[in-house]
Amino acid sequence: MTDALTLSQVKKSFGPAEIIRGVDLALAPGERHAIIGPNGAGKSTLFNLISGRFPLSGGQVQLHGRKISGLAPYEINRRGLSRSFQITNLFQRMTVFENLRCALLWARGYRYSFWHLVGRQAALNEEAEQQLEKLGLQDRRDVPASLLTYAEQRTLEIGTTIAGGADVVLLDEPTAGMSLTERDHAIELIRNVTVDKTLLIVEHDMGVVFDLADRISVLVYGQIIASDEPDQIRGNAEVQKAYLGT
Ligand SMILES: Nc1ncnc2c1ncn2[C@@H]1O[C@H](COP(=O)(O)OP(=O)(O)OP(=O)(O)O)[C@@H](O)[C@H]1O
Repeated sequence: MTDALTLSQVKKSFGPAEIIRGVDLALAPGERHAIIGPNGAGKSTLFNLISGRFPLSGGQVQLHGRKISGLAPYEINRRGLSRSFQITNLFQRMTVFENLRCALLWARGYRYSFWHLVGRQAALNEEAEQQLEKLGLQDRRDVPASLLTYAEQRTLEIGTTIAGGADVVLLDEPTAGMSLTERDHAIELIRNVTVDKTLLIVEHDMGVVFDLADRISVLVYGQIIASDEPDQIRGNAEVQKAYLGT
């Protein structure tokens, strides 16, 4: 079976500093994969390379066996890869419903096609309502994003990331700053909304990582030092030395 996402010898330098130093990674369709590693290891940079935000200095990224490195972020998005950001990336003055609708519009590529859009209004609204329900934010439907609690904002952020129907989803620290209860709720939500999708997640919270991931890769100084199932990672001496023990 073709991998959903394949990184082959991916490299990135900023000036003389080599930040990502030859990363190989393959995610099977439906896999939930977490990347962990100390601060500054290059996790966010890796996400920026996969999603097309930064050009690669070397290597290649493939989505379902087709090369995506070199494409613009929106083109990669249209091919079915969507990412969230560490900081919330919502339209603060728009309501929850409008934010979801906007994410759907963007993903469908209707943004410049007004007449096309008019014909699709009903379907679009229906889809946004469904997303709203999936996220459990029905009660907050008409509330501007700026007035949501922090955890609700992060939930909506996950919603706008998956709304377009991307089948490969990258989440960057989705539970950062949440309380324990909010975090447990977020894990459950992520599990539910990524059924049948391939998930790559960067997360500092080991509880989330070990709870959610089928496989874990450990990134240290721009290199993956181990990639395995959670129990294997937990027992890996090199990983403990480099990261978990600290
Ligand atoms: N645009 C840039 N220009 C120069 N250096 C950068 C740039 N972006 C990131 N870096 C450097 O690359 C290294 C890796 O940063 P990155 O943010 O990817 O790490 P990270 O693993 O996501 O860290 P954290 O866990 O703290 O979020 C850091 O040393 C950072 O200073």
